[in-house]
Amino acid sequence: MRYVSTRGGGKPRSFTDILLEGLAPDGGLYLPEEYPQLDKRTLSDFSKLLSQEGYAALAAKVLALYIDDMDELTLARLCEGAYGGGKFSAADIVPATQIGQQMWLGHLSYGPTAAFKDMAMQLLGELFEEVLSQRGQVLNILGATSGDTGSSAEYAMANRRGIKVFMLTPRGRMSPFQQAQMFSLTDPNIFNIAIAGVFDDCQDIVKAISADLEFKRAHHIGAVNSINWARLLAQVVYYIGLYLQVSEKTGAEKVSFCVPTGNFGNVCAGHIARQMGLPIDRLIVATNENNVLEEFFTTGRYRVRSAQQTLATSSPSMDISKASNFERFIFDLLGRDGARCRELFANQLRNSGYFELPEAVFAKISDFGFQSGSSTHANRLEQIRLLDREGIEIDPHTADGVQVAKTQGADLTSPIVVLETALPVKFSQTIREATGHGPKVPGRFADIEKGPRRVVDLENDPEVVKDYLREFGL
Ligand SMILES: Cc1ncc(COP(=O)(O)O)c(C=O)c1O
Ligand SMILES: N[C@@H](CCOP(=O)(O)O)C(=O)O
Repeated sequence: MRYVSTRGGGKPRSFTDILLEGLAPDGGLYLPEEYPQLDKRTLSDFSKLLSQEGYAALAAKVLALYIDDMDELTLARLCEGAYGGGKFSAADIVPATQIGQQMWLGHLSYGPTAAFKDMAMQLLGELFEEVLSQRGQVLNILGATSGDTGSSAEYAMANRRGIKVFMLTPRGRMSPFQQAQMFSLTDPNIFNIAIAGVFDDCQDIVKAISADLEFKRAHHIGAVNSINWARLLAQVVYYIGLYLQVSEKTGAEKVSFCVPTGNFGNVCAGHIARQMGLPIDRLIVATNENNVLEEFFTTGRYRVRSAQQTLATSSPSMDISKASNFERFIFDLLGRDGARCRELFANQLRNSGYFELPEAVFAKISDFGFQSGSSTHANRLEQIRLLDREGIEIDPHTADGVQVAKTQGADLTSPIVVLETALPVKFSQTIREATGHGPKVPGRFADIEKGPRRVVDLENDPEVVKDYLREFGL
């Protein structure tokens, strides 16, 4: 399988060549030349594999559809390293539980940092170490986080050979737990950087530095954000795993997913699974008050917002107004026309801050199964409270998904799986506000907020971050 840029530049490249990079040299994002197709027989084989050999075995098989420059035994070993060994607190890794007549929770947050990001990041840690040691290379990972990607990447990469992590965080915007989870790490290869700005500013710095190809090569800069194709590939696996579980338990041929959305990474993996032929009915994009994507899916107008217009909400990890992976979907929507995609993202969006799709193109969105809604703070509190009364704890991001599944899913006949994207322990203040009591605290997190803090403040300026990388990078 070869990979192409959404902006049409460069030659198709292999998986291990794009693994360490993130953005393509032309500023686009990588996607496979084509999506391998899942027929009924393959799904039935996958179902047997999942029940007999477990999630790691399923992951290795799905990865093998996309990776032809690593052998299947190696992929199996890396997937076992990522999902085996008790790293996840649920034996079946992504269990599905029923929370309503038609509604299910897909539990994605049983990994080391209690957020769905672990599903991909644990695998990335294994893949990076393997490819770096084969090639005798080192990597300075430069990432941006709104709260969960950062800790997940740092837990996955801490103490790995030949890797340093430089993680940009929006100063003061993350929950106290999220800050403590990252800033209390003392591993010498981890560097936390607080930027005066929002997540989009941090992500812009990452993209600006990645666009300086000379600097990127000279300083071995790599990416762990979902601009990195491998993040999405790892996430495709759990759509398949959850589909198999829920269709088997309900007898439904098609299943819908409702996905709390910020950077469009999680739901983009759902889009890819659907393009592979996984029988997904609807993909419901659930946003918070920062509802740029809801606006797009209801009007065809994509209008990014400034840092000042990006609200601080009670689902802080989704306080994002420029969703990186959205470009991947638009590329597919435009029939994979890289030149048009470049025109929209590199010119029109950059120059005017928005683009609007012609009606004929917008009309095609329903072929892709997308619909969208948003939640307010009050909605999220209500959903947390309602489920708490039944003994089910959810975090504010998952609550956004539950709210939107209720409003958008009312007319659907397929079961809806709401993706649980974090555990409530990360957002105790909101849980307390909703229920009057704090969330369950897994033992490993008991004293996390009492630890030391290791973080430096840097200006919101790519040049300042480059200087920091020159000084501390490998
Ligand atoms: C807890 C949580 N929920 C939802 C999201 C949204 O996911 P995505 O950015 O993949 O859309 C994020 C991060 O963005 C997150 O950390
Ligand atoms: N919510 C994320 C934002 C980063 O997005 P990603 O898609 O690159 O992981 C976070 O928690 O940091």
